[in-house]
Amino acid sequence: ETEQSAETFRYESDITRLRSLVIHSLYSHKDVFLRELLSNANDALEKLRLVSLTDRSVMSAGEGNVTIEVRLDEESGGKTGLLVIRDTGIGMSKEELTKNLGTIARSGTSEFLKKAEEGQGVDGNLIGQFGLGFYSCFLVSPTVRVSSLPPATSSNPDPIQYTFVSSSTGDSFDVFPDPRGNTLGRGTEIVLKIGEEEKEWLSTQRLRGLIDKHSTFSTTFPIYIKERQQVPVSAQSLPTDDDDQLNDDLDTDAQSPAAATSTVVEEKWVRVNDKAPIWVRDPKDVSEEEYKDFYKALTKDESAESLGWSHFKGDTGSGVSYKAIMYIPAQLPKDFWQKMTSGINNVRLMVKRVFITDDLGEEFMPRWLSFLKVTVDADDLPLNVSRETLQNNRFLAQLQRILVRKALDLFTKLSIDSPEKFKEASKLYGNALRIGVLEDNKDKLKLAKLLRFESTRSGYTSLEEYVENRKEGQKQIYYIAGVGERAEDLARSPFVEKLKARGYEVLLLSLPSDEPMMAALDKFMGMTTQDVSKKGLKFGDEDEHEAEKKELEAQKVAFKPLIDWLKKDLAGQVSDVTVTNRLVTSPCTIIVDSYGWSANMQRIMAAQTDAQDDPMFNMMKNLPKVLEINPKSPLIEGLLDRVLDLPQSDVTEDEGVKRTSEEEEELRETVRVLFDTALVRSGFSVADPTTYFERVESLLRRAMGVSLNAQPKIHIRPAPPKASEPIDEAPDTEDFGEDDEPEVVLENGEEFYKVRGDPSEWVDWKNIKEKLSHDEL
Ligand SMILES: Nc1ncnc2c1ncn2[C@@H]1O[C@H](COP(=O)(O)OP(=O)(O)OP(=O)(O)O)[C@@H](O)[C@H]1O
Repeated sequence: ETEQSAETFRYESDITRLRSLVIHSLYSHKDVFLRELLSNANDALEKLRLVSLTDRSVMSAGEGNVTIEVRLDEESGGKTGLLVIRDTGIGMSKEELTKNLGTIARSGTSEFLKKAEEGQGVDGNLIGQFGLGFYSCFLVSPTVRVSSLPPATSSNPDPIQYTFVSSSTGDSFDVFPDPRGNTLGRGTEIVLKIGEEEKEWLSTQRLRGLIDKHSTFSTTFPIYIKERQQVPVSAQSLPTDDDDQLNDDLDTDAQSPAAATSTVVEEKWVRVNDKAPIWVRDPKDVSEEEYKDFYKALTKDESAESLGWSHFKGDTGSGVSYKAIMYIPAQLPKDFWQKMTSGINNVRLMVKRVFITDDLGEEFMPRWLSFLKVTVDADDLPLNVSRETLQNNRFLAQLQRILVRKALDLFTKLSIDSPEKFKEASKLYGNALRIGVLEDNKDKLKLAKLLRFESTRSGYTSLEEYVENRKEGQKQIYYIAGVGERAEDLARSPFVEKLKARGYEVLLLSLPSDEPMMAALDKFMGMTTQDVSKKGLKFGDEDEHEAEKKELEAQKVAFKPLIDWLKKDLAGQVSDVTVTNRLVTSPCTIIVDSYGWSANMQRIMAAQTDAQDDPMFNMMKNLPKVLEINPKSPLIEGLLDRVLDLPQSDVTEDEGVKRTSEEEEELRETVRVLFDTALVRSGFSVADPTTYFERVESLLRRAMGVSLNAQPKIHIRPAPPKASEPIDEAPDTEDFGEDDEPEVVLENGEEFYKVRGDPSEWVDWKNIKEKLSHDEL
């Protein structure tokens, strides 16, 4: 079919690979070709509409539409034929035909192909996310012809119709001026050659069924299909043989009531996608299946599922009424949250069913809700709104508020109606919702109700449940945070031990956003949030326990000598030393001020690049810590005794130098180790690990009665002098000495390995094998 003037181009190698991948992996899903072609036609029509906004002359040639025509090959008795799909969209110039259909501009194609070819996930999912595009027509057709004509514009007033021809095999394609001339008026025509084994695609009924399934949402432009009907004829109304023009009266019945004596085959354009798109329909009339299909169409992924959806309509308050559908995806691409900053176009804005834009700007949806897939159709906006005019429009700001509110409602409803799905949503979006609490002050209480946590009482609890389970007098929501730590490890923290022992519930938080979120939340249902590793922890029943209070007061007095000694010794490292009753078995712990950073927060902040040079970071990191000692701990009692026993070695002024006794030096070392250990147990890091380990060694030496000054008897043998010989680059030969090589001997048909020369040490390999478990082997 090619012309003399045809130019032959080689496909980019990725295309040949993609094409054969598509053909091989979607063998049993051939019908996707129609959806892909319709989706391309829809895109072309939408692009044209956008161009026509700036270039008034462009849209003049009538409404945009898609037509589908089957041309049976009479010679084959109708078993083979052509399937012709046309759109009146933006079309392609010669260069665009060559570039768009012959190369892949998409990034990541090669990696995708490699993965897919290695057989990793050539499932609908991977392919669906990638998009099959145009090449899916080779699923049903051995050769494809594409003719296209862009609209006349001021920069291209006399466009020429070009044709692209390619077969499903082979690595080249031809492009040439269409020998028929400019027959299309505008747009693209795709002609698929359908063989006998694919003849189902020549059935208009089959095609209509498919379109019904996909196109109510994949395009809002009308799709017409040419139907052949037996109609009675009267002399006056012979059917016209007007192939290339649509019937003028598409919606009126073309049948003539005149008395008919014979029938004739009449071809007639029939609109197929006349059902309103699902978002403008009444939710009562939309089936669950339709919602699920719509989601697949939106994501262009056959296997895509959502956790829930909400279909609503309303008025923005500035007089714009709208209808919308919002989905919570059940899966996200792995790099979704990383890609978020580069903008995710998850909100499609339509006006009166016409697509306007899916790029409302990064700021439109708050980033913590950017995963929602939303379609909004506004009734009362002018069709020619552009993104710029929209941004100055009150409508968008109002719409944003509405979408956020609806999203919270949707999550709340999900938590009540489908707890299992909500659990999945919590896993996927828990971090996002926590960021919502941080960023959205207005909605933070509503959002907080949606959060789920692990705690010392339950593996999955909400704040409302927490409040319900509070103890008498308890006014604080206790939590401990440790990014990436397991809940059971957090539960063993010294900060948690007393609370747990007394039966209070502590939330065990492990997400990076948890701690800042709790701090931002501050209050929930009348209770304040309290980091148990910080100052300010109250059990709430202290007042009732006069005895406990009195005891603590007494302990403060009794331990004063130790406290004073510690304050002096640890000056610069802690701002205060206090007696605490928050501990059970731990001798001491280190807390930070309520406004300081917890150990967890310090780790989060330290992980940020450049944190070490940040003066704010260093200031927060070095905010004073408080050492809390447990008066009930035998170790602390022991320390107190030691301090009381210290000889009064304090200097006399004129000596000028402080002399410390041997005992005091030892005590000091012990306290340093205790302090560093407490730092680690409280989640901080030790400032100087080497010194820490030296101190531990001193302690161990003392415990074992080894002299502190004893040096290891090590003779350091220096390395030989610098080599002067050239290096021997001869290939390595495996040269086992005879002694190294295990010797195998056969005895009574059993294999024995001779391990060393001595036969008494021979090992019965088989016996050993039987004794060892599989794992050990
Ligand atoms: N009917 C058409 N009218 C105008 N241009 C088209 C048409 N069909 C395809 N194209 C052009 O060819 C390009 C390649 O199409 P293809 O279907 O392979 O990928 P895509 O549509 O960009 O991606 P995807 O199918 O994953 O959405 C399109 O981006 C578009 O520019």
